[in-house]
Amino acid sequence: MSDPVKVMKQEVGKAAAQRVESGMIVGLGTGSTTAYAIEFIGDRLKKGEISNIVGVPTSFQAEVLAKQYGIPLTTLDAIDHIDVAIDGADEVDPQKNLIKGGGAAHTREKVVDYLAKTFIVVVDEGKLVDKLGSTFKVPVEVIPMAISPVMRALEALGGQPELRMGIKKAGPVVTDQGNLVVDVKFNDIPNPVELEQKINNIPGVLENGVFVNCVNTVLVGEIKDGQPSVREF
Ligand SMILES: O=C(CO)[C@H](O)[C@H](O)COP(=O)(O)O
Repeated sequence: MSDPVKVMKQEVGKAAAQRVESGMIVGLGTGSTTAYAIEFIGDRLKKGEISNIVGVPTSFQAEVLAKQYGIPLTTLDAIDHIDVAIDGADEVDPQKNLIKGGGAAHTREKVVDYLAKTFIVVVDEGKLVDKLGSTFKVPVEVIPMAISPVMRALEALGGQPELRMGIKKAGPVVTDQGNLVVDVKFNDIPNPVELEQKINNIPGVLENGVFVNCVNTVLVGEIKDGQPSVREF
């Protein structure tokens, strides 16, 4: 089998694309797993299996992919609901709480995913954790002029903040909104609901990557006995 993680991502992306029905307004998430879902939604449109769908992108990446795969796009100003959102995650706990923002898109993702009547998360099995924060830092989007006081406030919350730096770009990562991202290591996140609120209460923070009480379905790509499969919870 070629790269097993890639295979799991493809399978779970395909399974999510099957949940899209004709006429739906679809939130299009960000990341390598969702990219497969966008590709398969485009395939289904091309084959005529579904029609009359419109996408709401959560990032520049999602917008580019949707255009590439022929999915018509709209904006939140032109619609009053989203039927289903499909998005990836960096960690998923047993209560379906998430850490997102590995692609620095968590602010727009939270707007779109929380608006959806049904929010489907697509992950490979490596993203499942018993407790949030065990493998991934919490991404926080910060307006640039507030970076120093926000870093201090995040330390006061018990975190170890680190400014996210670009790869193949000198200097920090800049979000689609022109802001900075701070990744915060928390040794323990006993209460994700409380942490999400406390971080967002810091002046200068736009949004953080803790997503709570918003997921309907998690689709998990797995490899069992050498065969890829998709489990749902
Ligand atoms: O939150 C995200 C982007 O901000 C992504 O959904 C998350 O990082 C998962 O990405 P991938 O599917 O590439 O592992």
